[in-house]
Amino acid sequence: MGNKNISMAVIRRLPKYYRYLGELLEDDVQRISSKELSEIIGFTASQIRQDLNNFGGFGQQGYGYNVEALHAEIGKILGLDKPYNAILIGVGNLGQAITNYSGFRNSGFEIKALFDANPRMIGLKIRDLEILDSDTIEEYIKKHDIDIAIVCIPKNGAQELIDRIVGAGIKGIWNFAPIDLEVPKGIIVENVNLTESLFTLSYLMKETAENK
Ligand SMILES: NC(=O)c1ccc[n+]([C@@H]2O[C@H](COP(=O)([O-])OP(=O)(O)OC[C@H]3O[C@@H](n4cnc5c(N)ncnc54)[C@H](O)[C@@H]3O)[C@@H](O)[C@H]2O)c1
Repeated sequence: MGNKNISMAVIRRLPKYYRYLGELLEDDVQRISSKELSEIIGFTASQIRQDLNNFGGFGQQGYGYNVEALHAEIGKILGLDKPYNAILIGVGNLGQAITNYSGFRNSGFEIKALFDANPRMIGLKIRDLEILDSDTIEEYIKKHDIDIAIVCIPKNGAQELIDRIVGAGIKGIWNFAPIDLEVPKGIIVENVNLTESLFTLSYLMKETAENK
């Protein structure tokens, strides 16, 4: 099924549906109404019906949604029906935390190799992965089937690194460096910025206090 017309706002909500439906599956829940789903997820029931209508007839009047089918379909739309190989670059505080988190692997994203520019880090191991010299990164990408680069280096040097790994064939970048990267068409960058999220928290707290 082509999903070209699904809006980015819906796409941004899909991971949440996928996660909650996964939890329902673990609890052996086989079907659920939009009203019940609304109580769990927090979106309105009409928002849920509207969102899920994008993907065909999963909801049936008086039956609700088939949890397993909907979970599988959303997984397929998100591209989670295949595994991804990743490398992680910059094995500092953040890089180590990401490497140590097992949840990504359980979701089908496997970190295959770690790279750092600091000679004192090279050769050390995090979990079962040895830290490799980032000078060898292009060679590694070309030899292995790597889909995603997880970028955990500082802003300085990040664009140069991106140019190198994109040149070597990386198609997706999960970027934690606080910089707007420039990439050629067809290369996907997903930025993660915890500080921006913290600023949103600050705003919402301020608003709540002012409206008391
Ligand atoms: N986006 C977020 O939410 C978020 C959260 C925390 C930190 N950060 C950012 O992530 C970056 C890393 O933070 P940290 O606390 O892990 O820093 P850190 O100093 O502990 O680690 C950075 C690591 O990157 C390596 N490195 C630097 N330049 C490199 C290069 N060109 N190639 C390969 N390796 C290189 C360093 O040797 C070091 O090991 C910083 O830019 C920080 O601002 C972002």
